[in-house]
Amino acid sequence: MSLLEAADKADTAFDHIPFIDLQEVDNPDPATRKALADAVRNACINVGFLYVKNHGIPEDTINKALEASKKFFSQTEDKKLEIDIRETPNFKGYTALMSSNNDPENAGDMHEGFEFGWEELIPKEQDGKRANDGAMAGANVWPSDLPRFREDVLGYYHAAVNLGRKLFPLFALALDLEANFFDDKTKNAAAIMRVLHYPPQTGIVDDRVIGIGAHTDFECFTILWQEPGIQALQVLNTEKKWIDAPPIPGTLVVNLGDQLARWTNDVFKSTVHRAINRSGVRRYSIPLFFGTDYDVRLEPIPSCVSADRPAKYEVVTAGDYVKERLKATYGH
Ligand SMILES: O=C(O)CCC(=O)C(=O)O
Ligand SMILES: [Fe+2]
Repeated sequence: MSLLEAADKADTAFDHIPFIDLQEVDNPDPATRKALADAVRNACINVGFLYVKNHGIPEDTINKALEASKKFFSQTEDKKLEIDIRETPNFKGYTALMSSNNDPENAGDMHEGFEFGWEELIPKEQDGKRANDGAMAGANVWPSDLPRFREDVLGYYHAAVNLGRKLFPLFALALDLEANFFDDKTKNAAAIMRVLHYPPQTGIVDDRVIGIGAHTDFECFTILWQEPGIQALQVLNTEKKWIDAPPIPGTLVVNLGDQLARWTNDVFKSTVHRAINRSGVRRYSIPLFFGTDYDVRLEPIPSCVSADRPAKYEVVTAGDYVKERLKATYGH
């Protein structure tokens, strides 16, 4: 079945999220690559969310980032606000509870976060002068009293970026493109990571104040680690039913964002999701949002446009798109 035929027959009333096993992701055998790309294509056309197993990020790397986040959030509010996201260029630093809002219908998001972008683990001289940062240029800011924090969260960041670099060729193959289609569009790792803390919401929960309001992500895809044992994330299908996406040991969630929907003229879905922490205990999660370089224009891939499926989106650069969405979310 051709890509557009498959897209026309999409079954988006899903009731579960598919698994993709990345064990063979580096295997060059064409039949193995094709089988993997076909599975990815189905997930992207029908659901826009998938679980990846054998993702290659060591437990130890995850645990270090988690422990660093716990320490960060346990600081006083005044301390955290020393690196207030509202005081930095281009959305780096700390977001307080209720100061972001992902769903315009809601009053605010019941989570706090810390946000940063690409940086070498060992700083090089040219850091801060990266080419093509355009609309999103701006150095990271780090907490002053937590010496290991930067190294521990950047350790996870680099591992997740490496995983993302293996996913781009799979998405390309799933779109019947050459595996290297995204290589010249992802030279700079336009990837933003957030560590998130959701306090428990008990008693009567105001539906307009939940962990993170219903939204789509902005970049090509998100690699999401969720704290084990706590159900919070939900994904909306086209029957308007919320499907639980619980943490599953040994897996990460990968969901598509608006940039891939734009690249593919909605052949691949950027699916609405939200998180509500009614578990009674605090919850942590770590999304990494990986987009195309900020100066790259989000032009629809020709095989995703036809007379029956004309181009749906105005062409903008990836950086302008992300920046507009971040402005709307953080209100500044
Ligand atoms: O915490 C989660 O499970 C989801 C977070 C999320 O959707 C986001 O940060 O965009
Ligand atoms: Fe999200």
